[in-house]
Amino acid sequence: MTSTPDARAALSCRGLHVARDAVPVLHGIDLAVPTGSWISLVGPNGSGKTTLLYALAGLIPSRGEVEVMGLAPRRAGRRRVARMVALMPQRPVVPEGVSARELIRLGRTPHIPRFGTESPHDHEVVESVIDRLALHDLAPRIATTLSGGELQRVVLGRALAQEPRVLLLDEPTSALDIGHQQQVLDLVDSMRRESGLTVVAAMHDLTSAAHYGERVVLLDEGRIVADGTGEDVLTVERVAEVYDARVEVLDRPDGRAVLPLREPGARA
Ligand SMILES: Nc1ncnc2c1ncn2[C@@H]1O[C@H](COP(=O)(O)OP(=O)(O)OP(=O)(O)O)[C@@H](O)[C@H]1O
Repeated sequence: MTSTPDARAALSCRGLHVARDAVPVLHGIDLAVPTGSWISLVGPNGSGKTTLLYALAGLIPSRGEVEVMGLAPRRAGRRRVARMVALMPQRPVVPEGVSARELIRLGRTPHIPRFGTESPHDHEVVESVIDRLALHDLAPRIATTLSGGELQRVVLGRALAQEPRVLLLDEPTSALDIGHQQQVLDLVDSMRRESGLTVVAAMHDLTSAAHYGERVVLLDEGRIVADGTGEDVLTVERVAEVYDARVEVLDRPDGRAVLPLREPGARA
């Protein structure tokens, strides 16, 4: 037996168990994410999506095997892992008095030598992220004064400035209007296609999850209950069973769309 859960994968875990406050939350997750692919992680509130992303990044204790770009994140050292893996949190902690540009610049920290200073390349990366996310107007603003959606785009900018090989996104568009949702998801997808970035994104919007994810992985109560294309995973019956929701599905050129339905007779 080798120590590699899956040699072809950018990211993989096998038999991953996580407990929070001594309560088991993830119960033996097996997942292999091929390099350059996008996996959408879906599931009801509390099903374990955030916990899985944090365990994959090595940011919380776990039991089982995890490997990211050939590293075991819990053992490899924070800076080394952070040069490979960026996690965009759902609820970012923003230091007081820091501008949006400075927050994005923090993404370069793992690349700057200890006691060193920013190189011209670090500066270029930060400005290119500001450019690609159209953050010029927000860059000089104090980050704590930004709206929820503005801050979400800046926090994605910090993750992209890290120039990771693997990007873990925790509900990256939950605070964004429909136009900014498209801008952000299309940008991440174009970076994936251009540079082989591997993406794992926890998403509540099942239609976006199916449109952007080559695979949709459905978690329920800390277990993977379905893993496949949007069409395979997001059926009317399964969404009813796992989410207790009424939906209709439509198959569009971009993939499956999942539309919520009102209670029958509610309009009468
Ligand atoms: N630090 C913690 N201490 C105690 N319990 C926790 C902690 N973090 C998460 N949990 C619990 O673990 C379970 C999984 O939480 P997690 O945040 O991973 O779910 P999620 O699928 O991301 O949910 P959501 O869709 O609501 O963001 C939940 O029951 C949650 O209450």
